[in-house]
Amino acid sequence: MPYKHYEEYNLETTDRIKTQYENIIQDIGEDTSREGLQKTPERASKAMQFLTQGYDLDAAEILKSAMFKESYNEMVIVKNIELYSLCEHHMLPFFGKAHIAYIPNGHIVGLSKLPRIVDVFARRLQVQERLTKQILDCINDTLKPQGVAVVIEASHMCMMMRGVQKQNSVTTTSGFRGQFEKIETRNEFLKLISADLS
Ligand SMILES: Nc1nc2c(ncn2[C@@H]2O[C@H](COP(=O)(O)OP(=O)(O)OP(=O)(O)O)[C@@H](O)[C@H]2O)c(=O)[nH]1
Ligand SMILES: [Zn+2]
Repeated sequence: MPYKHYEEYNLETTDRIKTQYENIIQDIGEDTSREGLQKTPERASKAMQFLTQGYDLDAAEILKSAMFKESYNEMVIVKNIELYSLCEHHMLPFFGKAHIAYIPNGHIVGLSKLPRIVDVFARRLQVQERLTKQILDCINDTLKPQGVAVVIEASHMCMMMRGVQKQNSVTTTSGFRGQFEKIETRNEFLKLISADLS
């Protein structure tokens, strides 16, 4: 089973990260012995491991585990897949939606596997551009469809809570392979998801 459960964290790693969070909390001027913070280093350690569990998961294996022979040759779209990731520059969250489409080439994939691979790549230190490309390449190389398209729109906390402090900017990234490199196919996909693009 490729998914890690919350209880399965390696004790040594959890303990090491916990000690490091204790130091961080002290260095920002807090008191780690006060009641509300006593368990915080351990919680933060587990939360960080949860948010970066994608390193331990194999997205191609997840797709391969549910590929079915089928002669459907039309576009399949799963849109509005919510995602939460961490920007690799500040380790602050960025979050939003992914829209994925593919045109089968003899095989379809279990629908839930598309959101699952979004999570595999999102739960790492990322930039939105690489996240988009990794999802695209994984589907393209594993399922070998006639075409695949990925659009991600996301808000970056590092641009909202700090830095430039812009609350409403949304970043859109996209990637297209195969049939989606043709303008008509790409436009059909963009039209079908456009109700969700702001
Ligand atoms: N291209 C890209 N940039 C990102 C992403 N997430 C965060 N960034 C940017 O990474 C950049 C890092 O720039 P630096 O100048 O090294 O960092 P900084 O001094 O904290 O920059 P400011 O955020 O402008 O205060 C910033 O412009 C962030 O907005 C992402 O997913 N993709
Ligand atoms: Zn950032």
